[in-house]
Amino acid sequence: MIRVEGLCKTFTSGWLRRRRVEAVKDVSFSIAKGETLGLVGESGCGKSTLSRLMVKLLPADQGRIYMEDQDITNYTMTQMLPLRRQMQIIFQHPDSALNPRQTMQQSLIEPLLLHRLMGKDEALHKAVELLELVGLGSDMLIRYPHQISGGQIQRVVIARALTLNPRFLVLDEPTSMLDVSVQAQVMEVLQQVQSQFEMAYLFISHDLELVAHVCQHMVIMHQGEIVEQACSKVVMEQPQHPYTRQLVQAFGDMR
Ligand SMILES: Nc1ncnc2c1ncn2[C@@H]1O[C@H](COP(=O)(O)OP(=O)(O)OP(=O)(O)O)[C@@H](O)[C@H]1O
Repeated sequence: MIRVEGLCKTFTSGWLRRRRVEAVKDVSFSIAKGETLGLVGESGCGKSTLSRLMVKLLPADQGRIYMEDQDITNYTMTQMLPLRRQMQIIFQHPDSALNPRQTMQQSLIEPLLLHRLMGKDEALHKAVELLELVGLGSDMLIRYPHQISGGQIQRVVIARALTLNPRFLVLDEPTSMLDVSVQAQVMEVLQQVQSQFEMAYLFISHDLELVAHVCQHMVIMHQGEIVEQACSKVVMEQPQHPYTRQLVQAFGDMR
């Protein structure tokens, strides 16, 4: 479904742009249809930069991005338009994900109207259908973000991402701001919609246990590089790289 080869991104800043941060260094992997790939690594290792490169919110310095075998690396904004709908990101902060001045109805139908995919009545119908899919009722439609819980907001955010029938979803710590029981419900919703629509997920998290539980494969990132990528079970049972061993050991100590 989506494949990256040799992706690199360096940020420069400061006096004469002399400060350089190699945020992503020569990263390659692929995610199949219906697969969830876990991306694990400490804060600042380059996870968000990598995901932004993949959906082309940031230009890569080097490397290639393929979406269903189409090389989209050098696509222009216009060429990206139809693909934008197919690649969505769900961020970790439910509170800032929705416009506080919009009701759930407005938030849900907006993408459909903006992309001129359907008229208002049909969009409203689709919004109710999607709310049902994520386990919420149509009573949500008239509420504003401050009138619903964090877990409910995250479900609306998922429903909103689904309005455009994406094929690839980046889940950037989607449950880290939620308490454990709500986290489990949101993960269940994500797994359910994935199996229904066969989407590919890139699941970004610090939580090795959660990643091992929900992802068939994982990649471990350290200082911009992928130091290990394998089946989650193999990573947990036979970590190869010293950094991965350290992570698995820390996870074992916490239990
Ligand atoms: N726009 C930017 N300009 C300069 N440096 C940046 C920029 N964006 C990210 N960086 C740097 O690139 C590195 C990787 O950042 P990134 O946000 O991708 O890490 P992360 O793994 O997602 O961290 P976290 O888990 O805390 O979100 C960091 O050193 C960060 O400071």
